[in-house]
Amino acid sequence: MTLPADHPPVAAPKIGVLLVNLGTPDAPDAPSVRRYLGEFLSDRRVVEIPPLLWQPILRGIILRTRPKKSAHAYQQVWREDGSPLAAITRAQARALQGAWGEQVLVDYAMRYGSPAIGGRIAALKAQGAERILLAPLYPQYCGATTATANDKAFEALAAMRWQPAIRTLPPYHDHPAYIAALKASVEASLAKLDFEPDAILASFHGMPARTLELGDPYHCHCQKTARLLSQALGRELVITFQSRFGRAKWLEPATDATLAALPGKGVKKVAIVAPGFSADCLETLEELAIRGRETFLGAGGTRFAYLPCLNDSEGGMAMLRTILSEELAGWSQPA
Ligand SMILES: C=CC1=C(C)c2cc3[nH]c(cc4nc(cc5[nH]c(cc1n2)c(C)c5CCC(=O)O)C(CCC(=O)O)=C4C)c(C)c3C=C
Ligand SMILES: [Fe+2]
Ligand SMILES: [Fe+2]
Repeated sequence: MTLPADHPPVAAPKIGVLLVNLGTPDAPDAPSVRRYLGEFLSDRRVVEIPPLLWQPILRGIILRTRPKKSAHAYQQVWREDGSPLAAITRAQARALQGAWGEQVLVDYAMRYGSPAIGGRIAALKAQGAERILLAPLYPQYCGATTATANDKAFEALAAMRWQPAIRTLPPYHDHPAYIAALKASVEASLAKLDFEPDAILASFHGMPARTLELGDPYHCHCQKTARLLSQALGRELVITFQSRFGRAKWLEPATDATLAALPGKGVKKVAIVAPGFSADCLETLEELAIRGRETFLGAGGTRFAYLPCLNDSEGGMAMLRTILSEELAGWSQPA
């Protein structure tokens, strides 16, 4: 008898760890950005407007105007090895490979664009992974990020006769290892500055304010991360929300408006950190480090520093090993 095509190889069962991040265009040009935004902004977890109303706006206006502008922004942060988000996520997966021995395979995927989640789950399965830990790398849970990454994985599983067993990484916004890694990273970055900031901003990606009323825990998770980090650092943090999109009311205070207002209140030197991003990306490197700086200095600020994300730093990777190990411990290691 021959085995069906999707039958896993008959060998020692393995465990897969699949890191998942948002996704990014394949190239910093308008057609690539249009493809990426078309998929991203058609996700009903991201834009919660009925498709009959939203799709004509998306196709007729947004995808005709935004890609050119966004491509220009991507060009300013693009690296030799590609988009920062993709390059850093790849480096994180590489750094974790072998962390739990040969029986645990580590891979990465993107919710939008490539490498696609379904393809990487299939690849892990083909290598013998009978159990997969899905790890959306968002410390703060949000329907628009964590849930949609998990949805996409389950969509792929829905087409499989023989599914691997699945666990999903819970939000880690208040995990002691995450807070400790942020504290160490912020302190190390501050120590390199040649000025003492009057204020430190903790900027999180924004969301429509309505999602808070609808019960999304994202806002509360951001507040808790900021409170715990502030306590760990022993100094105040100004919490703000960035990257507003569209005309609806978003979570406030807005990062750009705050940066524009602070110099007028006597805050002339700032440092800004983005604890919700597990990897530096367009939203941190262009929106904060480039445009945020221009906004702040243009409003009369004198010194500005952007403090990098945890990325694939030693401390960031040690933190990921800790939180992922806790989930893997629920699965006894196969013999
Ligand atoms: C309705 C629109 C958007 C929602 C809701 C949203 C939520 C959200 N996004 C992130 C993380 C990232 N977003 C990134 C880029 C990005 N985000 C939006 C819109 C919404 N995000 C757009 C249109 C873009 C693309 C860039 C642009 O045209 O401005 C990125 C960076 C991707 C990269 O390639 O570097 C990240 C990361 C979170 C965490 C979140 C909700 C909590
Ligand atoms: Fe976003
Ligand atoms: Fe942005």
